[in-house]
Amino acid sequence: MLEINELRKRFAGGPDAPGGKVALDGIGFTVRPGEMYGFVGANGAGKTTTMRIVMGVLQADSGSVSWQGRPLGYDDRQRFGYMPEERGLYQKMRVAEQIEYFGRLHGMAAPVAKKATDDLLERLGLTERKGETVQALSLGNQQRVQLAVALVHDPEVLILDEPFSGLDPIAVDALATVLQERCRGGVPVIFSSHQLELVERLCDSVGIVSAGRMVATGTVEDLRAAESNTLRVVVRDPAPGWADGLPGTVTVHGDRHTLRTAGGDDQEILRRAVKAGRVEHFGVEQPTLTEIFKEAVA
Ligand SMILES: Nc1ncnc2c1ncn2[C@@H]1O[C@H](COP(=O)(O)OP(=O)(O)OP(=O)(O)O)[C@@H](O)[C@H]1O
Repeated sequence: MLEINELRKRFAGGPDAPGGKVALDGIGFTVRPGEMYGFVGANGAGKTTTMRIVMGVLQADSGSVSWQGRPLGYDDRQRFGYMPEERGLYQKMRVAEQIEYFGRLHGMAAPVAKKATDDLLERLGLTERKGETVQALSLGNQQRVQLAVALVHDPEVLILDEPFSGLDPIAVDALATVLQERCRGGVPVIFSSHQLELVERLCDSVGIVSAGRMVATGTVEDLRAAESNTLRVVVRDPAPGWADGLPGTVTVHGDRHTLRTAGGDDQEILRRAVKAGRVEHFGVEQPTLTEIFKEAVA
């Protein structure tokens, strides 16, 4: 289990923040083997700083990170896979050569690194680009190479800073499948993302960070259970003023009126809707991760 406990970090301030900038103010969460953990938060919330501390790129002012019950050390980190926010590839090196090279740096024997590289090239749709230099690739393909570099040595833990940003939908699916496989093999995976539908679809657990603090963490189901469900009613071409006095808000697209409400008498709302026009939809919906996120960081 990867345990992140009460991390605090203040950066030295500039002229506009002479007292320094508090980036992390007690961040903590745990990720179990085989768990996919989505780390979400607004720009500047502290996700990258947290991941950098986990990977030893930055030092926390206080707090700790442990892996399998022991403080995380250099040797452990060598067995982690990390995709940093600042992408770090050798621009003039060829794609396959580069991935193999990183595998070798992690101690893989040459034939093993080559096999793992070929496999990842195939999985991430890069086989046809294997002989090209990184600088000749589009940004999305460079991103795929960066991911292959993080995955090549069969890491024990994966820490990925916005791995899906800039990928086309085919590459998103390919990466999601690779990550799910690694997860099923017992690897804890943490990734940050602003693509909340993707996080909702892929992750077992989610941590929402705001201004350096965890404002929510748990399974998507737990986070949903803490929020109220919404009744959504869609009425086609209703009589004017049909929803006057009903709780909630009405949005209108063409002749389609949608009422959303978290309260009120559902049977009364249904009666009013049926009387007003043709009811196309009447149902209770759970909040999406985007709604949970907005509520948590408000
Ligand atoms: N080296 C640094 N020096 C000073 N301040 C920093 C430094 N690195 C980060 N910060 C500040 O720490 C806070 C957290 O930044 P961080 O990059 O961790 O956020 P983030 O959640 O990853 O954001 P984003 O979604 O935009 O990538 C921000 O206010 C940022 O400006």
